[in-house]
Amino acid sequence: MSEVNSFFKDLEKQFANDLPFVVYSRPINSIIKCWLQKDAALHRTNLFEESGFVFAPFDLNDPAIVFPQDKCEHQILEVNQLDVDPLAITTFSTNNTSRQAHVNLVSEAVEAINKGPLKKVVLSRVESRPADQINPIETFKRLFNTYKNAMVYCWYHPKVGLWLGATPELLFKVEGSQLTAISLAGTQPYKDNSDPTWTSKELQEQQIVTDYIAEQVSLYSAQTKISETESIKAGNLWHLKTRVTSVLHSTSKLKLIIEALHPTPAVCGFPKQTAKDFILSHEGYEREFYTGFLGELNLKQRMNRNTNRRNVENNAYASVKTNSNFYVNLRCMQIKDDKVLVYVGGGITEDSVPENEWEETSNKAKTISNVLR
Ligand SMILES: C=C(O[C@@H]1C=C(C(=O)O)C=C[C@H]1O)C(=O)O
Repeated sequence: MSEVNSFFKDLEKQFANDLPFVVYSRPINSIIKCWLQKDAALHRTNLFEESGFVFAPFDLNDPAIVFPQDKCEHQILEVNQLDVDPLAITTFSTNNTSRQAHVNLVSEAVEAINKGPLKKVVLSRVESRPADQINPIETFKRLFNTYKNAMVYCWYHPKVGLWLGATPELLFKVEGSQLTAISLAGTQPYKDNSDPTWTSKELQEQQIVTDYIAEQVSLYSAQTKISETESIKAGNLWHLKTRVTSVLHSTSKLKLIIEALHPTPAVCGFPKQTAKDFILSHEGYEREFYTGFLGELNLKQRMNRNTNRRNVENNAYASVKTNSNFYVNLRCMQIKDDKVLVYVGGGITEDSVPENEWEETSNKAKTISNVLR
């Protein structure tokens, strides 16, 4: 059996046995990894100190789930493109009730922003579609083939649920003492090869995110650098992106950095607690893991200081680097009972036009639902 076939056979077997797994590929990367947990136990993390793969909700008052490294079998596959079955053509109709509800929700938010102190709030909704005949592992393969600069994944735990996504947004990564965070906001549809022109509303919305990240990061690190802002393409959309890099103080705990950065104004708003309260009291549904984060937690990387093999005693000085990388769970869906739930949102500021915000969420829904057709 080919390497590709046996990788996916093991994954299918894990799913058929109703055991937890995650399969994923990080952006601009031809490596697919999977973690197969050996039993169905549910491991929660609160301190983010274990090594494993973490899947955390939007609201960290709810538990984050971890697949501990020592309780999993790992596999790695290097491949550029995967064979998939052709898609059946189906069309999804727009639901006018949800359109009106979203428009009303955005109008309420604009009103609240005008009164202050709320400056930005990210409002979302969930689209529900019939899920018959969806094979999640085949859907993962399509995501992998389609979204090369996203973190694509399929995550399953029998006691939690089944989630898939293709997120363009790194929350942050830590490589030894190096911290990198990304500010991603502003959305425009991608139109035949032309570059986007950003309005002051979009630039301001993204600046709020960058300022917040830089300020939070500087509490735990030094030498913070902020890159130029660039336009990046994510599926059928453009976003504004800025990179914030920094050197962590040796005493900075990962949990504190997580609490400082998550949820960022890119998916929650600003000021953070006011925006979060508005979301929890107005959105009218549970985000669960949408706009939470997922990724590799405290993986140890052995660094040999001297690569000269003859110099054996130098290997005693080999150091171990601890790496984590977390992606914001966006452009994602949950398969629940006989339904696919697609989660989409957008940032609201004082200049937001409710109808346009509906369009933006509809465009975002296409990114993920394209692979279901
Ligand atoms: C909230 C979402 O996306 C976020 C909101 C954006 C915006 O408001 O323009 C852009 C990228 C993401 O940070 C989503 O895709 O559901």
